[in-house]
Amino acid sequence: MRFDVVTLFPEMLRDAACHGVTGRAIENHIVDLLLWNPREYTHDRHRTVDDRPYGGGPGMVMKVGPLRDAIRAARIDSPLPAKTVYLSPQGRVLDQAAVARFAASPRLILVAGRYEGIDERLIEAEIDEEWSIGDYVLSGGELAALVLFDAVVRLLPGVLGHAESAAQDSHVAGLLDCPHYTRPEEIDGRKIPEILQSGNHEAIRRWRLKQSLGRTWLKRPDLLAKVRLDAEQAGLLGEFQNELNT
Ligand SMILES: CN(C)c1ccccc1CNc1ccc(C(N)=O)cn1
Repeated sequence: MRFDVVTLFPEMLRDAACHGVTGRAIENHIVDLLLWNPREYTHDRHRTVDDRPYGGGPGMVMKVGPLRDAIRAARIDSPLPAKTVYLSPQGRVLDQAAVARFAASPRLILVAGRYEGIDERLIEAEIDEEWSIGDYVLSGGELAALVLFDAVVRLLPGVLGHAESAAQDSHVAGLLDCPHYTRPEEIDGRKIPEILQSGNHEAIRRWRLKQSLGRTWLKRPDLLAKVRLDAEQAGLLGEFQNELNT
């Protein structure tokens, strides 16, 4: 899969993506990350990338020429069909389903805005989809682009090792994760749940599923409402709820 990111701060993307799971995916050529800086498409002495807003008011807007030329340079650089995505607070809020959909596309061109954003006519002419990583305002779209990049790359075949992808499969889609424990057995007098040392792997699987269901019910009932529970899951959630009232 190929990612092109149009950004005034390419090193932000490069330096963040090159670590861990995403860094390995790039090294193994499972994903390509190419960066396009509008500043390389300026023609004035000061390499201007911002411009004043019509209608006045505070702040600047990304200058049309360099941004448009960078987006077009990225697009023509590969024949791979691409979706062009603009990261902004005005976009549809990202969730795992949307991430999975993006992971199915051969190429994404991500446009990271700075200043107060980009000219609306460029959104109309050059952007296919506008997405947000959440209802909060950042100084630029780069962190949003990185969030999307990381979430998508993890889903690509071959990126997560066998153990990691098995771990991912063990989660019931849409539920919160169960608690995790490792050495030492006791921390400040706090011990680990005995079941985890029982060696009874079926009982451990059920315990973990019960914890995921219970925690989702307690912390994110909105997520639970979206999940169809099978008989076992419904039973385990019931047990969790009853134990709380004891
Ligand atoms: C400067 N701003 C506000 C801006 C305005 C318009 C576009 C991009 C930006 C860059 N900032 C962003 C980008 C994305 C998100 C998000 N929630 O995905 C939050 N902030």
